[in-house]
Amino acid sequence: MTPLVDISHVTKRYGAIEAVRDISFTLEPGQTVALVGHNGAGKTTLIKLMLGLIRPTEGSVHVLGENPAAGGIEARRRLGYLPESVTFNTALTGREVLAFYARLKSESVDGIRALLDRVGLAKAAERRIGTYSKGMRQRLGLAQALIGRPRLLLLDEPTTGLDPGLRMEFYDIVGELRERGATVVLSSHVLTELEERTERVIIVNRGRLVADGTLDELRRIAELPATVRISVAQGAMDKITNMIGASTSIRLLNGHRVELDATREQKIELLRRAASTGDLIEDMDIIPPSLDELYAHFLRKEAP
Ligand SMILES: Nc1ncnc2c1ncn2[C@@H]1O[C@H](COP(=O)(O)OP(=O)(O)OP(=O)(O)O)[C@@H](O)[C@H]1O
Repeated sequence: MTPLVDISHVTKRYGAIEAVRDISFTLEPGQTVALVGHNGAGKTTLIKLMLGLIRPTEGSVHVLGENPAAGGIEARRRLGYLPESVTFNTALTGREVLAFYARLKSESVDGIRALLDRVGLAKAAERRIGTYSKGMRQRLGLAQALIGRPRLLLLDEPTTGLDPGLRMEFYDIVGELRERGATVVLSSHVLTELEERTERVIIVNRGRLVADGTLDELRRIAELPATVRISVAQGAMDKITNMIGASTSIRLLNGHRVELDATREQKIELLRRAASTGDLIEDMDIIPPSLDELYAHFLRKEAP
């Protein structure tokens, strides 16, 4: 099957600056992908390459089987884009802005009401953008990106300026799109909120791709220890710390809870031993490394 996006050995230079260096990846239909990296890592450049707003200096970009920079209107209609800093003409109303973008995409304006409703702006449809809050503008930006049921949605720092409630609503909409088979690329710095909502993570650093995989794959590659938390029965702390052994340092959280870091082998050995302690262990949580920790790990590996 042809991938939805095929980026092959792409380099993008601006004079002496290499914004993207020899990056390759493909995206499949229905994937939600986090594009993660520090400021200036190359995330926006990659998004602009997929949109066809800029051309690669070297390598090739194909979206829906076509070169997006060749400018076919059909291919563009299938793309939705929410830029990092979204700005609209403040004299227009929300409905007028969406009508404008619908016409640009040669889409009918009939679906605008439903879109405004979906992003919680139905009541503000006839108000001028100048009176909108930052969160409302961001939601209007999302509605604009959703015009025409895009097959590829590129969202650059989409939750900036949204309060926690709106962020959740935003991710609900992203979930619906995925169920419809759309591919969603989210670039963000807020790693904790991406963790549970994306199945694949692409980490870029100084223009290079440094990691690409599911969270589980990245965890396997990184070989970072998991955190194990054990709740110990009254009076059994000594027995349990002896059972854990001296190979890993134990942190006492309070009188009946301990925490330790464990590699995959240590974790399995610990579970085996824990099973034979009867009811001395009341509870046990195994917390895998977070996306934050994985990100820091891959960047450390890259450091000169
Ligand atoms: N039009 C341009 N002219 C010159 N340099 C550029 C241009 N666009 C981007 N760059 C440079 O390319 C590099 C990558 O920029 P890019 O905007 O892709 O990063 P980013 O990961 O999106 O960063 P941020 O998180 O800050 O938005 C940076 O060093 C940036 O200064």
